[in-house]
Amino acid sequence: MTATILDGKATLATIKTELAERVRALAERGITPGLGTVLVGDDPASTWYVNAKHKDCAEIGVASIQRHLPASATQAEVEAVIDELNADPACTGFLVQQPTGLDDSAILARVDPAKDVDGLNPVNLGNLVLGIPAPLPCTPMGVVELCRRYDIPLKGAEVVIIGRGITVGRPLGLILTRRSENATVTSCHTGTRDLAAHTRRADVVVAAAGVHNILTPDMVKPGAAVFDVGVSRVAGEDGKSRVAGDIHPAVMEVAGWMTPNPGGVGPMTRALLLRNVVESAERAASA
Ligand SMILES: Nc1nc(=O)c2c([nH]1)NC[C@@H]1CN(c3ccc(C(=O)N[C@@H](CCC(=O)O)C(=O)O)cc3)C=[N+]21
Repeated sequence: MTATILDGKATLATIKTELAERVRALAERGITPGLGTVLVGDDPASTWYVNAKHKDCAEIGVASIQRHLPASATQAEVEAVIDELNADPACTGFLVQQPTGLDDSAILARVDPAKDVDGLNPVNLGNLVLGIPAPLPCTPMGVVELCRRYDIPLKGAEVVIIGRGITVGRPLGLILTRRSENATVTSCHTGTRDLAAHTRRADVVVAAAGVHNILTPDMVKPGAAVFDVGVSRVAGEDGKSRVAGDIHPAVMEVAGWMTPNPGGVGPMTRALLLRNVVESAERAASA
């Protein structure tokens, strides 16, 4: 057997077409959604991600507001930019690209929860715990969206999440245990005694540990759906570094569904960011 590819790139394109329609409807009411990004420093990967997000926005009619601060920027300087974007009516949603090298928790907390298109502000994470509708984190929702579009059953499914980080593992567990998803979730992490014993029982495995090839074929139940959220960099054959994931390529032979990496969860993160941007503008319009 070889797994069905969960094509994040193609799904991003489909979601863009759907969102462009909603942006047109907002334009008829005189509203243009605007995504703000704050980039601190010149890390090449962060620069690429931020540019990709603005390119996505341009394609669907969302305006861009870009703030670039030097690597030497202080916490107070970043917070001043956040205050400015919180107050700017043209900016309907924004994010501060992580990591900044500064106090990222304080940065997330300073963003107006209504403009928090990352869904990582403490108020919005609290709303997720409480079951109150609010913007949801983009990468976890990207995984859920792929399950919906490829008919991967979640109700009653055994889901193993490897990693408990704030941006993926922790919120994904909260999302999948909602009544609307109704999955049974096991959270695995560095304290897990026998990772393979858990993953072998799973219908769905989400690898979000940031450990290259942490999931190997012997750890996967035949037919399971596997999601590779890892973004490590390894040396390629040409000596240049390339993106490499948490899932060993040979898992393809065992799994029922698998995300390529790149081309899987990464583009879905951008798709769900766009959806959060459009939805924050829709909410602001009806407030
Ligand atoms: N405030 C904040 N919000 C974020 O959403 C955020 C962040 N900080 N910091 C860094 C991570 C990482 N992230 C990615 C987005 C898109 C791809 C993506 O589109 N990747 C492509 C290309 C990968 C490549 O070739 O470099 C792919 O997987 O096909 C990957 C990773 C968003 N992040």
